[in-house]
Amino acid sequence: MPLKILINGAGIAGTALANFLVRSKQGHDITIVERASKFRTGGTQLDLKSHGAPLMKRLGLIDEVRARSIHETALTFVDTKGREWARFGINKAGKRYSGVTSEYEIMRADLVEVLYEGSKAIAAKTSGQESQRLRYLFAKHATELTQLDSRVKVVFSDGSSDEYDLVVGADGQNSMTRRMLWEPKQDDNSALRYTGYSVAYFHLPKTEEEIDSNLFKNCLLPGLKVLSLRCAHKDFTQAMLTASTTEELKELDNQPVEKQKDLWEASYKDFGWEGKRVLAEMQTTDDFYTASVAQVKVDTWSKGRVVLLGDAGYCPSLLTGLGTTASLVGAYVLAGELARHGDNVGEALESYETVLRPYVDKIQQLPPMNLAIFRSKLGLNISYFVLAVLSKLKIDSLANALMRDDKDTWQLPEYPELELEE
Ligand SMILES: Cc1cc2nc3c(=O)[nH]c(=O)nc-3n(C[C@H](O)[C@H](O)[C@H](O)COP(=O)(O)OP(=O)(O)OC[C@H]3O[C@@H](n4cnc5c(N)ncnc54)[C@H](O)[C@@H]3O)c2cc1C
Repeated sequence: MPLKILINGAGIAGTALANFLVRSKQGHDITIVERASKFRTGGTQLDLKSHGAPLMKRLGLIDEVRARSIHETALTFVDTKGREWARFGINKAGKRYSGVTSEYEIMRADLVEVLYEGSKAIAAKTSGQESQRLRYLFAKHATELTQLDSRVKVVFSDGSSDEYDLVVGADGQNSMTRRMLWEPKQDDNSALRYTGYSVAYFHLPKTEEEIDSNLFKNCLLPGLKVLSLRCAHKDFTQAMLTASTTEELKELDNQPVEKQKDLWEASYKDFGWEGKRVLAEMQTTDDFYTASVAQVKVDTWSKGRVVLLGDAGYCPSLLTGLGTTASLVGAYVLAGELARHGDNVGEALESYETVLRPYVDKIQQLPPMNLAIFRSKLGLNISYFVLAVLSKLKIDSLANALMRDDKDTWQLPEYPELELEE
């Protein structure tokens, strides 16, 4: 029987779930509400690791991803005077380095657009089936969730209300869905486990030198500050600021954007290298994204007819580089279990958790990096020296060790109940 489903959040997880649900033979009625007034364009490039690319292929969207992919050729380390100490990735065969960058690197906004267009196209194809409907509603979010026997009553920000067979919280790391039902007090956000790092991402106009550059340049300062410039996008350079979270930066998530920018400016004002240019551009950019890097851990991903998906339920954190892939995998398993269990939504949600939990437990293991060495000036000097030696010897193991990929340790289940491409 078709289900009436509400998805909170049109990020990666929400749009991916819409794609899998419209491919279910059940012909669900799907509404996605997004709090922002349009798709959010902020963020840097994301990559599809392990199961991510095969799932996009099964949705028939891998060619679109490939067409929009960004091709970096090397990872470099420079000092505050701009002198390059190490470069990983350029070799005689002209092959790229592996590790931090993957075959499928795509801007977050492009990936959301590919998923959005994909879901609309499939829904249009199947619109002959009366119950198969999909709608995206922007500038709207749920403000109240009340569990009824086998439904959920939802009150929305515009005062309207409706009832659904299933509500999916795909509303990101600071999920309101989770805070409404999982946290004792909504302001607690007690499911967040902070890693001690904060990040800010935005775009800059390219300089002359960056126009033909495909480099991912990094400059490190004591105190775990890293300023990175990724130059491979043809239209702009991406700036990434990382810092060890100070008392002020802890407040980031709850501040207006202007205040967030000021906090970053204060933290980076004496950086050197490209710092001045980057901070000046940050003040005028309108695609600023900042976050305290955290993992989300909750004991159970569903309560009654409400279920969490993606970062809302099991954010692995930016440090793992696996948040996007985890959202795709989670969306696939949730849609697959719903299709498999038909009318029995309770069993489907239990099975979603049983199948996915071992995968999430693996990807939430943070990389075994002891970053303490980067805190002092001496430690940092030693690190630059080691990087220079590794680079001279053409040893790329550093880049490969930084990001993990769990394809071989957990297999994707098969769901013939979903009509996917081979
Ligand atoms: C603007 C932006 C930029 C990002 N940039 C990067 C990046 O550069 N690198 C990186 O690794 N990760 C980035 N992330 C996080 C990354 O997208 C996620 O970690 C990952 O893809 C999992 O996706 P998700 O859909 O679970 O969460 P998200 O991608 O965070 O999507 C959640 C969506 O829900 C919406 N939302 C929030 N609250 C509500 C609500 N109450 N009701 C309805 N909708 C709501 C948000 O506007 C957003 O569209 C970014 C996220 C955002 C929102």
